[in-house]
Amino acid sequence: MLKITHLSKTYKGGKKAVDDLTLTVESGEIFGFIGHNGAGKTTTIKSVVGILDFDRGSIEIDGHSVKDDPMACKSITAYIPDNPDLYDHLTGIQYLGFVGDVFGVEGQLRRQRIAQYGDAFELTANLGDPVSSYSHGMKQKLALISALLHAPKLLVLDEPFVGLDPKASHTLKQIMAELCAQGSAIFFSTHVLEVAEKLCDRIGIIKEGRLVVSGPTHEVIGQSSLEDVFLELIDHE
Ligand SMILES: Nc1ncnc2c1ncn2[C@@H]1O[C@H](COP(=O)(O)OP(=O)(O)OP(=O)(O)O)[C@@H](O)[C@H]1O
Repeated sequence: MLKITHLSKTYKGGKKAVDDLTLTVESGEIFGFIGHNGAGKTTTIKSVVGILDFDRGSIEIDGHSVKDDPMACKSITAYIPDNPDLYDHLTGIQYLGFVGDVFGVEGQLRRQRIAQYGDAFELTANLGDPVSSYSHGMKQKLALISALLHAPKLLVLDEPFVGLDPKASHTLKQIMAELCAQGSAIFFSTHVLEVAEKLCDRIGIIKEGRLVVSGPTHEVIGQSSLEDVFLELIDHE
């Protein structure tokens, strides 16, 4: 579903943020992308979702090139940044209506999904309120509901668990598993290694722009824990 091949990105000023990175995420898989601050996770994610141009390599989503066929990629992808910027002047339901229109989600299905995910994230009662009145966590929940509205084939999340309360985190984990069981793929970054260890089918560890480890979670961890593997790699490699 997601194929990143030899991706490299150098920012103006000369910082090489991603260096020859290759990875794939298959349908039905949850891929956890781990790395210390400044390792290159967000740069990779922004390249995948088409909001950051890259210098070398290729990215394909469901066989479509992100550079050559961006609309085909975007129509089947949902992306939530680490700090979602929503339209404050809209109400929650107006925002979801707007996103539903952009992705062409028809009325009945739209209502059903808004009810399903609104209830799951306990936001239904607040959907009539302006987004400007939402707390940080409520905005995150609204962003998540909007991302799920068109049942994306690829869900890309940057630090999705930061700011969510324990119940919402649990709900999100359940929904991620359900989405994958239905054949979608999920690519997400996190610093919460316990979550990654339990939730992910595959793990990739990025250090200074290079993917230093990638594979099935049980192979990456072995007899150890993800925290031990991560600290070992970050300190010694
Ligand atoms: N717009 C930019 N211009 C110049 N350098 C940048 C820019 N954005 C990021 N960088 C640099 O690129 C490197 C990778 O940054 P990136 O945001 O991808 O890291 P990250 O792994 O997502 O970090 P974090 O966990 O802190 O969010 C860092 O050294 C950062 O300073």
